[in-house]
Amino acid sequence: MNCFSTKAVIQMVVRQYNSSKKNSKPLRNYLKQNSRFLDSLRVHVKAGTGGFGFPKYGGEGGKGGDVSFVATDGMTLKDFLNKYPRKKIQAETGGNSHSRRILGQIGQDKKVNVPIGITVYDDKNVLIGDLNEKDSELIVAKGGEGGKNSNGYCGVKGESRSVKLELKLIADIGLVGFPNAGKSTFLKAISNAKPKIASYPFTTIRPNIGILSYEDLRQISMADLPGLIEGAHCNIGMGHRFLRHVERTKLLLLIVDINGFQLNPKHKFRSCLETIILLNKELELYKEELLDKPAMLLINKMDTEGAKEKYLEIKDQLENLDEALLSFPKEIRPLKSIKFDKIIQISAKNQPDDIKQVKQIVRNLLDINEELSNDVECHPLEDLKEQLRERGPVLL
Ligand SMILES: Nc1nc2c(ncn2[C@@H]2O[C@H](COP(=O)(O)OP(=O)(O)OP(=O)(O)O)[C@@H](O)[C@H]2O)c(=O)[nH]1
Repeated sequence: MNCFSTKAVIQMVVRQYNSSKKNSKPLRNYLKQNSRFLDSLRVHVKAGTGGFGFPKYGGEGGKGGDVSFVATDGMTLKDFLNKYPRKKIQAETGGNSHSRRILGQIGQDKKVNVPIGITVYDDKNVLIGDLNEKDSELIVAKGGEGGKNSNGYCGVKGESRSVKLELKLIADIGLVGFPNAGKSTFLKAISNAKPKIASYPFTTIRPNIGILSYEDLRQISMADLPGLIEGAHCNIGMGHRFLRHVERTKLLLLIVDINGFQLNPKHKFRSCLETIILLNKELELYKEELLDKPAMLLINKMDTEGAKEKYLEIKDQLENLDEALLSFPKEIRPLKSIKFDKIIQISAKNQPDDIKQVKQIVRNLLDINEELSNDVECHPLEDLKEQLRERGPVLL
């Protein structure tokens, strides 16, 4: 029986991994740019060890610092990763007791900002706790007791473990559009939701959630996120109050009226293309990262008179939104254009076949993006090294 060196085994497994990747179906490139949204992350947390006691004077070492997560408004998992790229968080060790300081200094706690809506699990997927309220705090690794008589004056080790942060999603899909675009009508047609529908803006004043059910029992949730209007970033209308929900969805579904939109006679009329650009800008002004999310565009009310002609007029610009943006005035132009994985024309009110098609496409998009984000999070060599460490040397 041969015993291979660890290096040789790693090389062999990496070769197998690479060749299995070669045989798998190549992923569509145009989607890659949108696969950067993070909704779960594993990190290592290590609390501080307690300081040594001082037996001669019965002195006690300081307690080690705790590691805790604090739910923070406006924080994303990507911000978290930028701050802790090595995914390792450590609190301070407690100070030792000595002749000039009988009670050792307490180790400083490490408080780490995380997004609101995070659930934390340990390495066996057991729930540690939820952080749903702003400023709520959860200790994820407890600092060790300082050394004293009862523990032989040796500081106790701080907890050290791997934890998983999972961003709780309000829904898989977030439906975003200006008032009257047909969000409620669309949600009602595609899901089991029963939202109010009216031909005046702001029928929806809180998110409605519908469930899309498929024949194979798969279920996908969709939230109608209401009340976004031009100037929301200046707190006009309901401002950005509802956009925070968008952060907690996997796929953005923008919906616009092919005939454009005018909030009231005091506001400017905006064409369909302008509403798309304005939605893009409002999302960007709220949080640029939202533009990295997978997104799809629905051009609604295609059953209305002159809709086909209006669509043909803007088709090319829609397909090259980056360039099209340049011809719009600065005040409505976003810095970066949203990349749509799909643009579909529908009639939410009158065309059940359109709805069926969208239902299938959103499912496919969610699946493809899930596959891509698994790819992005995967560090093959590191993972394989870790697996080898766990299994020990392989005997062949
Ligand atoms: N012709 C036509 N009318 C539609 C279509 N979809 C929606 N409508 C109408 O447009 C109006 C607004 O629809 P809603 O579904 O309430 O729009 P909304 O985007 O939910 O509006 P808010 O609740 O204000 O955000 C209603 O009168 C709908 O009947 C469509 O595909 N074709």
